[in-house]
Amino acid sequence: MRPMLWENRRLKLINQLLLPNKEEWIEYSDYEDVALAIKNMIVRGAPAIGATAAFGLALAALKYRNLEKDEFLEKIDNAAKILANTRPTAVNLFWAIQRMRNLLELNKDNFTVPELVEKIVREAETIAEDDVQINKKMGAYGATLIPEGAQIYTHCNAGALATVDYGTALGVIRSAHEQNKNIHVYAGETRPYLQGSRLTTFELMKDNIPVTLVTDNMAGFLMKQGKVHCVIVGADRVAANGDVANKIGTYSLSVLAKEHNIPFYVAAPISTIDLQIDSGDEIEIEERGTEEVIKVYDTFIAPKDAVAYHPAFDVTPHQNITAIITEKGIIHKPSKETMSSFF
Ligand SMILES: CSC[C@H]1O[C@H](OP(=O)(O)O)[C@H](O)[C@@H]1O
Repeated sequence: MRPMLWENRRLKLINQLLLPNKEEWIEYSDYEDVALAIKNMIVRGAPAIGATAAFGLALAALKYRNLEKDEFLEKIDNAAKILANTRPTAVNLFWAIQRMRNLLELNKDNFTVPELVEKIVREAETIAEDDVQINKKMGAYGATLIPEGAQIYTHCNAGALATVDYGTALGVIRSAHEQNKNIHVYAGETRPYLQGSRLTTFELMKDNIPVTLVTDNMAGFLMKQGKVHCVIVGADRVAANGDVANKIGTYSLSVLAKEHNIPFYVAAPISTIDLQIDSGDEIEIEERGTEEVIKVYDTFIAPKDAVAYHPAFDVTPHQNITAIITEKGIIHKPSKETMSSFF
């Protein structure tokens, strides 16, 4: 299930806050509304918010297409800043915005505003189209690591709903399933946003991939019982030494996997790798509202005035990661050395 559609130069997003109970599409014609959709997690997932921001800039270009060039460029720059200010951790957001900025910088002196608009729209479409092919290549590489009959544990949602289609970690799972490897997935519910129970379980059931939903606190006991052969997760930002920022709870899973000698894989497109930062210590961890912890949908599950903590991500040290799967190949035992020799 794709999270977004670009039709008639309008962006449609499925409201992931309502899944799996309701499949509601929202149409966007204004970049400021797109920014709110990213901030409020109507759309989420590193590659998905990158592509969404790119389409947001395409909508801005279409909105300002009748302006003089200087004013047009100023408006697009402002739109880029608003979109960049939505969520801080997933580097794909900034990668996509910078790619659009670079396109403008390269062409602004040699083309008219209408021509620049067409280039911006096409670039956004290309980012989206490329993402699907990237995920399928990553899936194929990752499937080489998945043994016949594997019991795979995954966390959060790194599926089609977190990308333009097919998914990163779930892309590996889809590829292994398509190769008839007879796999089964344990999906961790992933409190507090519940991407695992609401989105991953939903996606895998739609694709008839065997999946069992578990609560996050069951992971260790599953591993102790020998019921998990490998763990595979997505990523929001990978540092130059292979440290990985991903959904809160990923770090704990990596420690459990290490304790039980279970391979821990990260599926991440090159656009998620941030070589500008040396280690995960430099990654900004988004903190979200505490209401997302003390409520599920509209139901309080704690006292209304309870104090809560809500880091939306954590950082897994590269020492806990068996391999990082990309669309250009697999980085085994990620470290500063293996990462730099890969690029
Ligand atoms: C394909 S990577 C998706 C990545 O994004 C998720 O975070 P969020 O749902 O808050 O956007 C989670 O970290 C996933 O691994």
